[in-house]
Formats: sequence, structure tokens, C-alpha cells
Amino acid sequence: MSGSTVIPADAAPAAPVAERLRITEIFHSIQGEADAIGWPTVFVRLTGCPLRCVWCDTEYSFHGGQWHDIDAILAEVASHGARHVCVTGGEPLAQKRCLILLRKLCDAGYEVSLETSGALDVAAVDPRVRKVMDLKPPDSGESARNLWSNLDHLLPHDQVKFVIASRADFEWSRDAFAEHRLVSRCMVLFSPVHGKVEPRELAEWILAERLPVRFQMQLHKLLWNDAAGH
Ligand SMILES: C[S@@+](CC[C@H](N)C(=O)[O-])C[C@H]1O[C@@H](n2cnc3c(N)ncnc32)[C@H](O)[C@@H]1O
Ligand SMILES: Nc1nc2[nH]cc(C(=O)O)c2c(=O)[nH]1
Ligand code: SF4
Ligand SMILES: [Mg+2]
Repeated sequence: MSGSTVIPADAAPAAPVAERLRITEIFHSIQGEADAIGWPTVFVRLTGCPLRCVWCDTEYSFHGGQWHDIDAILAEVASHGARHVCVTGGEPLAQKRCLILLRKLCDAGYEVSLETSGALDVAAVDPRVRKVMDLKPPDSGESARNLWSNLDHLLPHDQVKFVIASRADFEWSRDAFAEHRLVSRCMVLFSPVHGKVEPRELAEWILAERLPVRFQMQLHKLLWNDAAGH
């Protein structure tokens, strides 16, 4: 028997490895960002990210986490009784099986949003999912990772988000907005990097240039000062 593993005949079959994801946290909160802002939402935060935006507020999701079966994630999501689910990270699309989770959440009838960096291909994301896709301006340190071909996979219910740390980032975002004709693709959000740009200043820049973009601040940070668990 040496070298082989004995599995009792009555053991519950383990879920195939293909159906597991590494998860940092699942929690119930008020959606603090993007078009679904304000809705009670269950957040599923996947572990790991191949980017290192200098101002990232979620560095604790880069490492660690626990493996969960996708069906167990669905059960935990259901236990919170919310209609909205946000799949975020880290970078959720860095785990290929995230696509399965997204499809199953849509099949279960949730309003599903996906927060993604804009650096990974979004082509295979279920079209029922509302993608919230960042384009990283230069001060993030990760501009070179923007995958511009992703713009061709955006649907009218998706959103492009620029998280802006400086006047130079604002000008870069304004120019990208024009060059890629984002106005005709989907909603565009401009948001200040928490603590780097005065929100009022960014608001005034948007108004001065008459940009048809949606100003946004992270509501959860106003409500809870970014306390863990929200
Ligand atoms: C933590 S990321 C996770 C999803 C994905 N990796 C991404 O970058 O979109 C979720 C959102 O939080 C934003 N974010 C992260 N740190 C921030 C900060 N310090 N101020 C404002 N927004 C921030 C990101 O730009 C992104 O839109
Ligand atoms: N309440 C709340 N809303 C959020 N929207 C996006 C979040 C994130 O960290 O990705 C987030 C978060 O962490 N908390
Ligand atoms: S891509 Fe998202 S999770 Fe990764 S470092 Fe940037 S903001 Fe943080
Ligand atoms: Mg966050």
C-alpha cells in the first residue's frame, strides 16, 4: 500500500480542485463605489494581484487567503440575503476560475459587479456582469499594464474608473477619455486617491473642463474610515 492514498468508500467526494478559489474575505456592507454605490452588497474578495499600485488600499489581499469551493462561496453569499454581489480583490481575474464564480452568481439571480484593474483580459467575463474597470493613471506606477484592447469588450452597463492622485493624473485621464471616445462606450468615473488629491479640487477640475464624467468618492471610507470588515 505504500505510496497510495486510501479513500474510504463513504467519504464525501472532495470538490474538484478546478472549482476552488483563494479568498481573502467575504463580507456584507454598503457598496462604497461605482454605479451600485449605496446598495447593501456582499463582497467576495479574491486573494492575489499581479499589480502594485502605489496607493493600493487593499494590500492585505495580496497574500494569504483560504481556498474555498465555489459552491461554498455561493452558500455564504446567500446567507447574507443581499441582492447585489461585488467580486473584487486583489485582482479577481488573476484566478481563471473567477469566471465560473461570476457565471454561477449570475445564474443565481444576483446583480453582480466585478472590480478589475484593466490589466487582465475581460473578454470571457459573463455579459450579465457589470464590469467596473480601472484604467491606471501614471501616478499608480502601473500605467504600462493597461490592456487597452479591453475597451472593445465593454458593454453599456459597464464602467471605466480613473483613480486620480495628482493634476498630472487628471490630465492623463482627461486625454485618455477623449482619445478612446469613452463617452460613447459606457459610464466613466473619476475618483480621487484617498488622501492624495483634495476631492474638491478634482471636482473643480471636472467642472472647469466640462467633462461628462461622474465624480465619485469612496462612501465606505466616509462611513467607516476604512475599518477592516467594511
Ligand atoms: C482594491 S481594487 C480591487 C480590484 C482591482 N484590482 C482594481 O484595481 O480595480 C478596487 C478599487 O479600489 C480602488 N482603490 C484602491 N486603492 C485606492 C485608494 N487609495 N483611493 C481610492 N481608490 C482606491 C482601485 O482603484 C479600484 O478601483
Ligand atoms: N463598503 C465597501 N465598498 C466597497 N466597494 C469596493 C470595495 C473594495 O475594496 O473593493 C469596497 C469595500 O471594501 N467596502
Ligand atoms: S490592481 Fe487593484 S488590488 Fe492590485 S494593486 Fe492596484 S488597486 Fe490594488
Ligand atoms: Mg477597497
